[in-house]
Amino acid sequence: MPAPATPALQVKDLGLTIGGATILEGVDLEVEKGSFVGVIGPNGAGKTTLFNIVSGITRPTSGTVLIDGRDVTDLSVHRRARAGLGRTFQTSSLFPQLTVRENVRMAAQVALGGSLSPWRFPRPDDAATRAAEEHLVEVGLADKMELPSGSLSHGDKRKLEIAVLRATDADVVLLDEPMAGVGSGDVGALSETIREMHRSQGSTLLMVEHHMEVLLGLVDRVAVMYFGTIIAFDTPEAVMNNPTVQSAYLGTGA
Ligand SMILES: Nc1ncnc2c1ncn2[C@@H]1O[C@H](COP(=O)(O)OP(=O)(O)OP(=O)(O)O)[C@@H](O)[C@H]1O
Repeated sequence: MPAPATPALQVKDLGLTIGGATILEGVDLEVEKGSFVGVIGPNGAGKTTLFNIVSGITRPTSGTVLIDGRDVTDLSVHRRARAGLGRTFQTSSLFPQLTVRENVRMAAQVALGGSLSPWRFPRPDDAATRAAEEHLVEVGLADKMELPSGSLSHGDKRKLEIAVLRATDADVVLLDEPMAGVGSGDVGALSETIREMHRSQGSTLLMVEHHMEVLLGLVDRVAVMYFGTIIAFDTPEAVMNNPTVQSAYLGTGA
């Protein structure tokens, strides 16, 4: 029998205590390579804290984080990025004065083995510029490449963040509320962009998103968090029909 494939991401018995308060406790999660996992739960359940621990912003009190089988629990944010982890934030992490193209070009330049230098004058035919332009076409920002990213609408900034993520070529991508603040007219296009990123890049995605309809339409599996623990991890349908989830999270059922 072939050995089971190494999961793209594993968290084992993760715990976080701050000032005597238990924020996370006994969190276990195994995410298969190439899968798309949604993380849901009421406000304050620990979703962002989990993402902060996986991406290295917050150190857990106990437990381990493995990316592609490698223990990264003690690695910095930067070294985890090198190990193949990418992430978006609830608030924008773009460089507002730089153009839309330049924001993506810098990420592409790093992914192609170069340094992170916004000052290097780009040639229009260099590989990073070409890659940036391709990603901007994919997310629907082809006609806005010359604009400063700070001048974009909220929905366009979120599309730009997806283009930046695509350019980093990360294996495991954490999306923290990509639809937050996005107008209803932009939600469909942005979720298509995310679906396409997953399909074409073969990356493993985890997404926290309060927009339940969007989340359930995109993901293969859903992890439900409640008071710092994971109370269910299953297909969207099974999770929605799970009586524990219904009573704990949705406030209905058993
Ligand atoms: N640095 C901190 N110090 C103290 N408490 C914290 C800290 N970070 C998070 N918390 C608490 O931990 C709990 C989980 O917060 P977290 O932001 O992870 O929840 P969440 O599920 O992402 O919520 P939301 O859906 O509102 O974004 C909350 O009660 C929060 O107040």
